[in-house]
Amino acid sequence: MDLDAITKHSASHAKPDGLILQYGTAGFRTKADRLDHVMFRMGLLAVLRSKQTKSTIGVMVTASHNPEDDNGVKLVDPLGEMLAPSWEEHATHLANAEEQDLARALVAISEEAAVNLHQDAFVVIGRDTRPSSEKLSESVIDGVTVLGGQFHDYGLLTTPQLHYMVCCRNTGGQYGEATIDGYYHKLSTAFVELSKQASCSGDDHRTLKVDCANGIGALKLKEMKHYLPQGLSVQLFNDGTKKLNHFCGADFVKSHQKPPEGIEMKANERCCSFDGDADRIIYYYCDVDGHFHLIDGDKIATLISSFLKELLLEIGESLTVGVVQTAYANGSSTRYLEEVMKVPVYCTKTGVKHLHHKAQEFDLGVYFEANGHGTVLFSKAAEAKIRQLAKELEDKKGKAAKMLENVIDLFNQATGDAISDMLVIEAILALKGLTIQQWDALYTDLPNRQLKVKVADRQVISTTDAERQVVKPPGLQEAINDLVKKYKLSRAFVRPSGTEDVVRVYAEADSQENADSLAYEVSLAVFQQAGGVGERPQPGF
Ligand SMILES: CC(=O)N[C@H]1[C@@H](OP(=O)(O)O)O[C@H](CO)[C@@H](O)[C@@H]1O
Ligand SMILES: [Mg+2]
Repeated sequence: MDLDAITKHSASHAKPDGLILQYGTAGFRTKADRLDHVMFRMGLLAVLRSKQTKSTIGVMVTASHNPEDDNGVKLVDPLGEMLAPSWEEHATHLANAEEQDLARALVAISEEAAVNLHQDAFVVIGRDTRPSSEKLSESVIDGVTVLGGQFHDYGLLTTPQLHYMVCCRNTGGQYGEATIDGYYHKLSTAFVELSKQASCSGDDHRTLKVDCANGIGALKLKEMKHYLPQGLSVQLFNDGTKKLNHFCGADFVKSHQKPPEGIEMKANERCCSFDGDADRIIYYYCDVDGHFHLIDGDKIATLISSFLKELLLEIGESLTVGVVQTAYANGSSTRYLEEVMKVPVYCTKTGVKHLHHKAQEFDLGVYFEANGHGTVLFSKAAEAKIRQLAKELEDKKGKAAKMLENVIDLFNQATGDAISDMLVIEAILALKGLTIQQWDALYTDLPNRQLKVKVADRQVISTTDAERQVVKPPGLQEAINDLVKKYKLSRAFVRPSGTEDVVRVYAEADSQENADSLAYEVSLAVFQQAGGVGERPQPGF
């Protein structure tokens, strides 16, 4: 390591004095103008991680659903998964080292992680469409090069596309070709093959309106349209001509429980929204009375797992299927999955890395956050078995096995992917001849409300039991328990956000009014007992 060169380069990416940032649920995220030093340093760290794992490492510059002025960065590990937790700590240390300590911090990390500094390093970089992203990704490249790493800059990519590239490169192309054309080709081939099995493909099933959040998803879906069969007509809205994530996108639709701006919705039309970096998807429609119906990640998980179970039943294989959710999953979905569909359901902490990890325990692990981030993981053994059966079996069984094989290829198993999930869902709806209304009717969501509370230091709240119980500050959980008791079918929990400087409050109950009122009361308890700042929470929404 040429520490002098690093220190010299770092001076042009100087860290603002005293600024402390944390590698959170999805990497670093804050206002774009405070991130230059973090980008440079994540370039350095990616080189160390690449040397240590002897693999290609990814760096994605994005702040997903956050406002346009924010930005962020996260590292992608060798198989396309999120960075290992011990390296998240290294990332936090490195990002927060004062200028004069940077070289020392780098040496400490490479010693602690036993990095062979003579090993070659290769880093791939992607970025979203934010105005700040290009400059910030140049700072990442600066960090990579000063530590002697090689790199490939993919430029504009969705987050899941970057995860895909990393996975392809580290599996010697086995997962797919590490190019944008390779990605479109793999997904569209699987989609076409899967859709061929659909007997009914009436027009009503085949038009989909997509709100692209004015983000990278618009660009990439536009490119991909040329690869898709004519049978599926995808109409793009919020296609990047207006402000990113502004009154649109999956996060807006899910948290406000209303349609995005900039999309023309007629009664019963099937619509969906991507988020700003296209790793989440939410479906919805308005009925003839003008009522809005949200089909979130929980219902997506339900549709997908019931389809997978049917195919497994058809081929007569007893592979294990598990569904992984977080505490934000609607209570009705968990009940439906466990009691009606008889699939085991597990709850993990918020953040894809936790769900992904748990889902790896099953032959087929379905994981979705309620906000629409998720995918299905197939174990190596299950994948091999399915591919073998697809060759051997005939007739109905053979058809089911081939469909499962196509499903394996259609899912982005590196991470949740709005484009890939959209194609899976469209294929399933067509294959099963289901309308969006029939899908929606599988179960009825319990009314719920999510709120944010500002506190001086959100880390004063710590939780346990997959974030469903507060441990600290003392007394807060008891207060929540007392409030929950006042309502029917009720549940509430609070946790510090990993991406925003807020405490999140979630409540559900038998009516919207009760869910709203429980959420408000719990917010007030948080404000009073966990050091609330600014305006007190107010009732009414
Ligand atoms: C309630 C909620 O939706 N939380 C989101 C949000 O995390 P927080 O830690 O809650 O800020 O952003 C994460 C990254 O995109 C996503 O994984 C997660 O589900
Ligand atoms: Mg996202």
